[in-house]
Amino acid sequence: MIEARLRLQRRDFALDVALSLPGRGVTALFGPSGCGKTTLLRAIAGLERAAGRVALGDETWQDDARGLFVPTHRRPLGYVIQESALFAHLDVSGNLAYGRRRAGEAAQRLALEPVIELLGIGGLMRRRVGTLSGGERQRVAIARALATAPELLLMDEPLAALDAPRKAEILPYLERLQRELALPILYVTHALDEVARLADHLVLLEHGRVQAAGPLAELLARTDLPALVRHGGGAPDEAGVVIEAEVIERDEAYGLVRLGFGGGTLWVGEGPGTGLGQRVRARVLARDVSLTRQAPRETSIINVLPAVIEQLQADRGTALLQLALGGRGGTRLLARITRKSCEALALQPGDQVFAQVKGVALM
Ligand SMILES: Nc1ncnc2c1ncn2[C@@H]1O[C@H](COP(=O)(O)OP(=O)(O)OP(=O)(O)O)[C@@H](O)[C@H]1O
Repeated sequence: MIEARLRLQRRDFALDVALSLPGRGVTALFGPSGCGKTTLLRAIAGLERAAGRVALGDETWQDDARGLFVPTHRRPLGYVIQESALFAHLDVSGNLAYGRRRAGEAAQRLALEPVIELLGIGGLMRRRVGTLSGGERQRVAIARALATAPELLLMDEPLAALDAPRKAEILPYLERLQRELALPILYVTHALDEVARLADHLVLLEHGRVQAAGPLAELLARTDLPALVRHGGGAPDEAGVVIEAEVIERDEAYGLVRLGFGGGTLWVGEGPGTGLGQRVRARVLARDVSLTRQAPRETSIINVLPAVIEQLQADRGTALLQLALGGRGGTRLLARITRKSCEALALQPGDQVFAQVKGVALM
């Protein structure tokens, strides 16, 4: 468990949070520019002097009530930023070794090979850092942070400086960290696709305060969190849920696989990691879900799921509906339809409908 009760006052900004975060998995800190994500991360690291209390498990890093403040270099944490500074005069292996020397005994005992393997940098060890691509540099920066045997990994927009292909190259490594490491990761980003792909938990910040915090799937399924469901004004409509599912059937002839989860199944195109029995994470955007009152006949849409409307939020042009698949308590889905259709069908919470799912992205 990570506990962070922190307050900090700047001229035009106040941070005021009280968080209890899970001691494993990836917790994403998400919110608009200037909401205080970096400030919170730095305050947890002790790089920013906020008032309050910070504890990781039974180790207390800061407790103002007891006059306790462990300086950053004594906290077992790794910190990776957008453009992490590596030592240009050293090769990759020298950079990793430097990080370890700085850290304590635990780091000296840690075998480096698994870290090197995890980030796929074995072939880079003798390279000068100046010759690395942006994506390779970030992998080395993450490896250097892990080489210090941290008990908490803080990542501040680690992909923000990379272009789309570099980002795509490094994301699988971050997924491996999420899956294979026991240590908790706090991950700052303003990219919802990274959140959907990597996070287990989510903290939404707005103006220095926590707007909502909880398990990822639960928060993404809510209709009342503007940071997640806002759209219009040219911003992409990224409202949508993630569903943890298992591959339960394969249709080789058509290149499709069927995902099973509480309350339903979905057919999706096969991809890497879709062998029978494998666990996958699927993202279904609200704009890819349409609704009918009666079971549709002769539709081209392959996924038609019975559902109950649980929540409904309308603005001028559109309505966003939360659905429970297979009845109340089932896996949640969001549907974005026009307000005109919503009124034409007289949709209300409690109604039985059929959700037609056009697109499912495997993350
Ligand atoms: N060193 C500083 N001195 C004064 N104000 C600062 C300082 N650093 C940040 N701020 C202000 O504090 C607020 C929170 O900044 P912070 O960098 O934590 O936000 P953020 O959510 O990480 O934003 P972004 O997504 O743009 O990086 C902002 O209003 C910012 O302008």
